[in-house]
Amino acid sequence: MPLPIATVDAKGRQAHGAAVLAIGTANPTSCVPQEEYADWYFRVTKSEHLRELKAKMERICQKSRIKKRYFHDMEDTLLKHPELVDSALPSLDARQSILASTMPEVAAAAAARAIAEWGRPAADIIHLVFSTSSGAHMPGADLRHASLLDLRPTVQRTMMYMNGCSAASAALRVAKDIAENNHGARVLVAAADHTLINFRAPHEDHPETLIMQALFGDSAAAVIVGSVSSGTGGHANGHQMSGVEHPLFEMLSASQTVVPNSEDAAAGKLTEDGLVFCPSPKMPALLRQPVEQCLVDAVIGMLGSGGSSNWNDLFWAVHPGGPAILDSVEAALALAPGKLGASRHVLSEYGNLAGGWAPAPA
Ligand SMILES: CC(C)(COP(=O)(O)OP(=O)(O)OC[C@H]1O[C@@H](n2cnc3c(N)ncnc32)[C@H](O)[C@@H]1OP(=O)(O)O)[C@@H](O)C(=O)NCCC(=O)NCCSC(=O)CC(=O)O
Repeated sequence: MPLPIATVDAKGRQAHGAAVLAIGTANPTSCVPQEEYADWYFRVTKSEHLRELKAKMERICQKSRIKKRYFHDMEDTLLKHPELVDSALPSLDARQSILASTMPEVAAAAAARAIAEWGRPAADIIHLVFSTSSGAHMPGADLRHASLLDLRPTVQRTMMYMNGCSAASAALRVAKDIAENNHGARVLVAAADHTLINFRAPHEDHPETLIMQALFGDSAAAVIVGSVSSGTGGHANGHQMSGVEHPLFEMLSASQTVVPNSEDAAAGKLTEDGLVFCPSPKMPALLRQPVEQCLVDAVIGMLGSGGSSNWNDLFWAVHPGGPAILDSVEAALALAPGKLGASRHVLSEYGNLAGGWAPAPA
């Protein structure tokens, strides 16, 4: 793939493309095997009398192609906060106050791993981009995160809320712009989501609740982004990169598009009962037809019209929204078996991590 061409910024300095310099991930320690999830979920929500719904939950879990997921310690939390499973009681305050501490802690654990891999001190981070759909505060999870990591008080914080499963991609897009337009900047990107924001008991009138509880898990991912000069892998904005820094992935281009008539397909509402999210059953089919044209447009924006036309030439990290989503992308692009290996591995080992995921080696 061609490398980006260096340009000159307003001050006459060489401006260069951004790169990912390190990646870290973290999960809470409580792990539930997927084959035990239906039993666990109907027991802790005191819903074992809903036999048909439980059987449906077992079918969804079996078809999820997930082996296990990690969660904040829910049993203890549910004992202290029965309002989390009783939809007659408002529960947003409880969800918010628990997430205010637990979610930034997992994000900080992911970031500490990224910083260790990066090799430079946390104080060298100039910008922080934090993204989540799990709670909203002022000041937000970004400030708690900065404090846990001992970032400099002048760290430039950008907080992004409610971007759903595109949260990590959106945060990387913002980080790329920051790194390419701020001389020598090093940007810490952190994205985290916890299912506590939408955990609730099953209900006959809300089948989407079963999908949410069966697929999603808790996690955080963090990335360090900085600018490197084209092709050398050894310079940062015209300066020699610190010897410890190693670009892992160049960020050639970042773009976003909306599939026509899909506005209601992945819609969420923040309510007194937490985040109510309804993934449409049509979502896997809805993306199948337009996905290739979306990618053609993105690749032309990146490489010009001479880009590759064989999607199997590329490395893929598709958000593991569910097995039907991955199957749709694979079929639409005629990808060879194994090309979505990183995404299928994350889905199998952790579940759908909403905004807080990073690809892991297959
Ligand atoms: C849920 C699945 C694992 C089920 O597997 P299969 O499709 O093989 O099996 P299936 O069709 O028999 O479905 C099993 C049961 O689940 C029900 N079912 C399936 N999808 C549903 C949905 N979206 N809402 C409510 N019910 C649903 C079916 O009717 C069926 O019920 P019955 O057995 O009674 O007939 C899969 O369909 C899948 O991966 N779906 C995509 C999930 C998704 O939308 N993920 C994206 C989340 S949003 C996201 O990631 C982005 C974001 O947040 O921004």
